[in-house]
Amino acid sequence: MNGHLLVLNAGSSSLKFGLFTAGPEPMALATGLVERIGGAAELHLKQAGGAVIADGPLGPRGASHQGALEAALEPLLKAHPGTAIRAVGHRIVHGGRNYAEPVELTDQALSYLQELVPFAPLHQPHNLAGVAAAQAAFPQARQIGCFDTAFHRHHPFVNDTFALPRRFYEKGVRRYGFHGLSYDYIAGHLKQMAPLLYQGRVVVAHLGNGASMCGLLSGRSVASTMGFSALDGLPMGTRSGQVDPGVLLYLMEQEQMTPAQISELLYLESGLKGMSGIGSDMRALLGSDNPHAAEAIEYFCFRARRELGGLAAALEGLDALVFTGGIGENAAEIRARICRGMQWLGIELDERANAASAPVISGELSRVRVLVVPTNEELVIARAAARLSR
Ligand SMILES: Nc1ncnc2c1ncn2[C@@H]1O[C@H](COP(=O)(O)OP(=O)(O)O)[C@@H](O)[C@H]1O
Ligand SMILES: CC(=O)OP(=O)(O)O
Ligand SMILES: [Mg+2]
Repeated sequence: MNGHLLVLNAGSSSLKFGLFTAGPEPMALATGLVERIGGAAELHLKQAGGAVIADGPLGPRGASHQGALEAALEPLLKAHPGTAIRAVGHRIVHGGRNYAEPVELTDQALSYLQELVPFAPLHQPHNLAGVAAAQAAFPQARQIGCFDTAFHRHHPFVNDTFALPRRFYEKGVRRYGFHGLSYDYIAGHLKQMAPLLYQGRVVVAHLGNGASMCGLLSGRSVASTMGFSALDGLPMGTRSGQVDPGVLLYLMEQEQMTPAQISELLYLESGLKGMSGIGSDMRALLGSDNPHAAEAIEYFCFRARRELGGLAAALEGLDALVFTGGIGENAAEIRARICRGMQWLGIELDERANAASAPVISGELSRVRVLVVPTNEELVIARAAARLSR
C-alpha cells in the first residue's frame, strides 16, 4: 500500500512527531520534537540516520500547538519531497469508557473525545487541536486516534473504581490510568527481549514530565498510579500527584478558590515546580543546591518507593522493575535513590551499570531485574495507524 504515516504526540507543552513507512512494521524516516510551546519554543528535527534537518528557535509560530505543527511539518516534508501521507496517527490522552483500542477518528468519535476535555484539560485540547490541524493539512489522509487510557481498560474492578456511591462509577468516575502507549511499548519490548519477565510481575515507572507507574501481569495492566485524571499518584513536573481530597475542600471553603484556580494549582503550579520554587525540570533540580529542590527530589523518590511497594502488593510480588521516560531513562541519581530503599523487596542495583544507564542495571544477585528501556510511544501509534489504514 502506498503512502507514509505521520505520527503526532502532542503533550501539554511539547509536540513529538515522526514520519514513518507504512508497512506492517513501520520504520521511522524522521523524528522531531517541538519543546516549550507557548514559551521559547524550539524545533529539533532529524532524519532516522541522525542527520539534522532543523534545530533552533521556532519564533512566533511556537506560541501555539497549531503554529508549532505547521512550522514543524514544513522542513519535514521539504526533506521528504513527494511524500503522500496516507494516515496520521494521534496520541489522544483520554479515550474514556468507549475506547480500549485505537480507532479511526470520525466526526462521531471526535465529538465523544471532545466531551472528555474536562477529564484531561492539560492534554486533550491539544490532542484534538492536532487532529484538526492534521485534517486541514492532509484532507485525504485517515486520522487514527491512539489512547493513553486504552491499555488500562481491562483493569480489575478494584483498580477501576473509587469508594464513592455507585452512580458515580456508572457516570464514568473511574480510575482510567494513563501513559498506556508507553506501557504498551514496554510490554511489547519485554515480550520480545525478555519473554520470561514478560510473563511475570513487572512494575514500569514512566518518569517524565508526567509520571506514573503501572503494574503488569503477563504484559497486561493490573494497576496504575494515575486514576481518574493525569493528576493522581506520583508528583510530576508541575502536577501535584496524590493529594488528600480534604485539601481540595479546604481550598474551596476556606481559601475561596474557584475550580479554575484549583485546576491551575494542581496541574501547573505544583509538583517539582511548586515544591522547589525553581522549576519543573528534573535536571535543574538535580543541579541546584537549594534545599527546597532537594526536598522536592526526596519527595519524588519517596512517593515512587511507596507506589512501588503498593504495586508489588497488587501483583503479589515483583520480578522486574523497568525505568522509562525522560527521568527514568536518563537520571541515574533518581533511579538509585528510588532503589536504595527497596532492598527488602529484592532490588539491588549495580552502581556502574546504573551510572551508564545500561539496559540492565540490577546486580547479579538482585532477585528483581531492574531495566532501563527507552520508551517509544510514536512507534506504537505508527503501528496502529498502519494497521487501521490498510
Ligand atoms: N539527563 C537527565 N537527567 C535528569 N532528568 C532528565 C534528564 N533528561 C531528561 N530529564 C527529565 O525528563 C523530564 C521530561 O521527560 P519526557 O519523558 O521527555 O517528558 P514528556 O512527559 O514531556 O514526554 C524532564 O523533567 C527532564 O528534566
Ligand atoms: C498522561 C500524561 O501525563 O502525559 P505526559 O506525561 O505527556 O504529560
Ligand atoms: Mg510524556
